[in-house]
Amino acid sequence: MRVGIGTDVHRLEDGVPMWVAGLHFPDETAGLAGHSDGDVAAHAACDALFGAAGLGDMGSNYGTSEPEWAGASGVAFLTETARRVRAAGFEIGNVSVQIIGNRPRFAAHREHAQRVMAEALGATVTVTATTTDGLGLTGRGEGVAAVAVALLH
Ligand SMILES: Nc1ccn([C@@H]2O[C@H](COP(=O)(O)O)[C@@H](O)[C@H]2O)c(=O)n1
Ligand SMILES: C[C@@]1(CO)OP(=O)(O)OP(=O)(O)OC[C@H]1O
Repeated sequence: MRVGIGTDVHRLEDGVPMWVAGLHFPDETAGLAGHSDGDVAAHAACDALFGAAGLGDMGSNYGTSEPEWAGASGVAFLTETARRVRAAGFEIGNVSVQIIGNRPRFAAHREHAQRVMAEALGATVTVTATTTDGLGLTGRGEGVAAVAVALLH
């Protein structure tokens, strides 16, 4: 068995659609800026999977110079990452992701996000969320972060 860890942070920007953990939050006035849709939870999960497999990381697999990944969804990255990890000979045990930020409030969306991410990966995904009690870049509302671990066998 092999484990991997992934972390991602994206900046909050007014007028950008908010996508996190494969879900769109249409009521949010600010979203996550990035080359892709900025889905920190999906990106952290992909980095955890790549790290566990020894296949590099998000940046080495999906460079920002590659136009096909411009605006790409978290689900697209999860689907392709699972394909690459399996092609390297691994099975995905499970992935656990924690979103760190004030918004979106996530509790009511947990089950839906877990389903969407699990379907993309073909493996169990669990999602938790926490604030940082108003401290740091997430507490000040400058961005949203996520941390993930993945187990492969
Ligand atoms: N974006 C978030 C952040 C937190 N939650 C839920 O609130 C609980 C308490 O958060 P603390 O930061 O005070 O520990 C947390 O356990 C989550 O259930 C959330 O839904 N969305
Ligand atoms: C996803 C990629 C590629 O589109 O770019 P971003 O959306 O900016 O995301 P980030 O987590 O900063 O970097 C990883 C890149 O591979």
